[in-house]
Amino acid sequence: MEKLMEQFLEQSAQAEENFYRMEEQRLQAEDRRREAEHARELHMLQMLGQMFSGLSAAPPARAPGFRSGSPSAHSAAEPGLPVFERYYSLGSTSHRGMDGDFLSLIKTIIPPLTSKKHKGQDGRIGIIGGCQDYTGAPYFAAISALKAGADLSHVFCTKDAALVIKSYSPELIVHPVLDSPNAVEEIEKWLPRLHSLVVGPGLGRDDLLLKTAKEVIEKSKARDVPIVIDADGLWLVSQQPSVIQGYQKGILTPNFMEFTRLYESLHHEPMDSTDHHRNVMQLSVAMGNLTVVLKGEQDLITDGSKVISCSIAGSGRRCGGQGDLLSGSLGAFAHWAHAASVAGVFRSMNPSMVAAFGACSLTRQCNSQAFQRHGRSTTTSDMIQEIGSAFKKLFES
Ligand SMILES: NC(=O)C1=CN([C@@H]2O[C@H](COP(=O)(O)OP(=O)(O)OC[C@H]3O[C@@H](n4cnc5c(N)ncnc54)[C@H](OP(=O)(O)O)[C@@H]3O)[C@@H](O)[C@H]2O)[C@@H](O)CC1
Ligand SMILES: Nc1ncnc2c1ncn2[C@@H]1O[C@H](COP(=O)(O)OP(=O)(O)OP(=O)(O)O)[C@@H](O)[C@H]1O
Repeated sequence: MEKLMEQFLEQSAQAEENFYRMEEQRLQAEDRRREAEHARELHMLQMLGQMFSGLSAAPPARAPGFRSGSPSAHSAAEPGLPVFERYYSLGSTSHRGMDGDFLSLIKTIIPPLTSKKHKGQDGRIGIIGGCQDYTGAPYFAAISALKAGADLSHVFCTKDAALVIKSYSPELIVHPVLDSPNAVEEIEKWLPRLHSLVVGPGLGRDDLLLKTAKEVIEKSKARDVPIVIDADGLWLVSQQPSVIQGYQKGILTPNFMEFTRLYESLHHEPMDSTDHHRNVMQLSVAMGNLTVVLKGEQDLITDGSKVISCSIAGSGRRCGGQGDLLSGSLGAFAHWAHAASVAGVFRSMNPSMVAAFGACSLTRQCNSQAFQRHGRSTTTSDMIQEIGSAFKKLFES
């Protein structure tokens, strides 16, 4: 009897496993089909835009932000497609007026809200972070991805952080797995469903958690998803740069302190802080042309070939958590930018740079709007309340 029972349990476990495997395959196929449909829609919209601009008075009108393109840029793009010029090179300074041009480019990557899509298509974002000390940071990042327009946000945190994070918001899907013995396996199950990953907000520096984060990064690279690394994730990178070095869909978002740590770890010498443009370029190159966002009075964004700067007015208020808003929303922008790039919406800009500019602008605009309402008492939660209207003002007007 016992043997029969054992056999029965084994068979039902096997059947359950088969069911989940098939279900996962079905969902993946469905995702691929819908993503291809979405890409086709974007392409159609792009062609319609060109047809309309062709109908207007000569010289042919183009969307603001698109230039006819330098010869070198043309050679990289299909004839007739709009080309975004490369504005900056090593040592060049940025111009405030250019912000508008980049904002126009970002408008083209934002997925249209149509009734043809299903839940999940506009982004399923994973956040790796959240431990006993830090529950706010992963919440800020995850809710910011949602409020920017992603459909689902998953937080992978430690057991003792999970209940706390869940209690902040019913919108988040919270997995209390980060400190479990089979953490990597548990997270890996979800990776096929995620469009991008944000590693670091509130992760802490416990060796075991960092080891798990490292393995999850490795698995995600194999799946070719955009990976944003922030906060304690950057601590991990400064200890072991090879974890993300050379991965073209990797984006690092250091504050000045984190940047200095990374720079000195890669270059083995103290950083001379008189030329931020040069330093940020050098770090990107040393990391294998990863996109690096050095946050500060101006946000400097580079992939090692040019530096763009986001200087949209924020405010003087520097409450903690603003970087989490940035990295979480960047998770969503990175998915959209890479999808738009695959669909041929733009050619001559690195999608990660476009995404980074989007997230920096949004964060700074939220800061400005929240400060207008709350002044000195502005907190990151107040900024998050502004995401909807800031997004509309920047990208939908
Ligand atoms: N509510 C929450 O749960 C939040 C949790 N968070 C989480 O906390 C974790 C640790 O992150 P972290 O940024 O505090 O750590 P770390 O890099 O060691 O910096 C520590 C020291 O560096 C300095 N410093 C910082 N910026 C600088 C600058 N621009 N320029 C110059 N110096 C600068 C400054 O030093 P000080 O001025 O005190 O000398 C600062 O005290 C991480 O998981 C993160 O996600 C946050 O997201 C916030 C909201
Ligand atoms: N001096 C400044 N002036 C204007 N904006 C700034 C300034 N410093 C930072 N910011 C903006 O604040 C946002 C977050 O940068 P910050 O340096 O606070 O990140 P962080 O320290 O990583 O944040 P967190 O508290 O989430 O860890 C960025 O969008 C950046 O543009």
